[in-house]
Amino acid sequence: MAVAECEEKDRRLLHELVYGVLRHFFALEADFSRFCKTKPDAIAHCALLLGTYQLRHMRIPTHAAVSETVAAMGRMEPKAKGFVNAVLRRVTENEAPKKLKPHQRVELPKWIYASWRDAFGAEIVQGFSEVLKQPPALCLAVFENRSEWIDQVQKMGIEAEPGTLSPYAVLLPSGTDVASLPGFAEGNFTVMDQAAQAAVMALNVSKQDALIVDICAAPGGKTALLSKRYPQARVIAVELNEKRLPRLSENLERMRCDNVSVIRADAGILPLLSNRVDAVMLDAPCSASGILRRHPDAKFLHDRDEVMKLAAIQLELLSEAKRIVKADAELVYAVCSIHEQENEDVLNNSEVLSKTRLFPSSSHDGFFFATVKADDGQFAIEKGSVQ
Ligand SMILES: C[S@@+](CC[C@H](N)C(=O)[O-])C[C@H]1O[C@@H](n2cnc3c(N)ncnc32)[C@H](O)[C@@H]1O
Repeated sequence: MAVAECEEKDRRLLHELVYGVLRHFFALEADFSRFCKTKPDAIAHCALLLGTYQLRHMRIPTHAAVSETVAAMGRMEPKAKGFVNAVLRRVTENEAPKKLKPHQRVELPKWIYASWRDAFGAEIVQGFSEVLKQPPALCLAVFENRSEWIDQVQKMGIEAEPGTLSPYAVLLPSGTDVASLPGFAEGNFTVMDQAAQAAVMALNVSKQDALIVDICAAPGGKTALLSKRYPQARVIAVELNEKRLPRLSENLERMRCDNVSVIRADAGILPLLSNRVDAVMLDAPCSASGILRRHPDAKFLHDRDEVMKLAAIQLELLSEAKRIVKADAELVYAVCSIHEQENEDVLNNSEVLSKTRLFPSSSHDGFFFATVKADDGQFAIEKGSVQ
């Protein structure tokens, strides 16, 4: 059955199972592996993760967790039914292992743990790893009258509090139905973590009628915040991926961002003249290692080499961004990753005015952003056409 055809309660269960397994993957694997005499194949491995997750973290009765998992196994791979059944029974008879390896304790692949431990220290990684195991609060950017909006929501019986990293940020309980909140239809807010909002706040534009370019814009959260923060400015949102363009335009229309024009372009060769733009926001594509609270699968999607490849792309986009910005203007380089390779290392050949790395916490994602000076003009080469 396709996920889209599931009933709402089944969809919620599926969501909890998938996200729960990803968040607790290494501890679950260490748990059931104690009872496996042979290495499970891929399907049995998934079944054991799902079964062990239900047994250790959900209020599903033991017999139901085991029998449902085994029954599902019977439909997919009948020959491994007995094996999965036997291993899950051993899990039910034993407590979860007390001793885990350091990378298992923090629920990170070995290479990420080693790299972060060396860069930030084991204590810091241990500290923020706990929040990676929990579903995050919902965070919005509310464009106008934040405190009145919070009062209104609290009167509806929903807990709401202002975020501390941005004057627009509001935190709400995880799972809050966004469509039921005041101002949704009118586009008065957007879902955006406050660490991402802080990156936008780092861009200071003093000129009223500035030309701002938001590079790598879809789905448009940062573009919308720029548009609302600088309503007199002209904002150009640049996005390469054709499939992401309709959603970007729809979002900007819903939020009534009338001062924004969207262009499809490769940020590696922008169709803009050198040294003409008053401010640039570059939210580069990255490994998403800072947003594991929301996307726990991201830790499995990139290895060290792929992170280096992303860093090379980030460097290319940054150099193009520096080309278009005016000499005395501001440029913010931002990524939702906290790998040094995608953070400081990308800035090695740039004049950095300020930089901030936020580690994930219970109230925000991990994020890195830096304000960077433009090229001084002598290296600027006209790459694109006149805008
Ligand atoms: C981190 S997401 C941007 C999130 C967005 N700034 C926001 O706040 O909603 C990165 C975006 O960059 C786009 N992208 C990747 N490579 C690009 C390129 N060479 N030129 C322009 N956009 C690119 C991706 O398609 C993706 O939409």
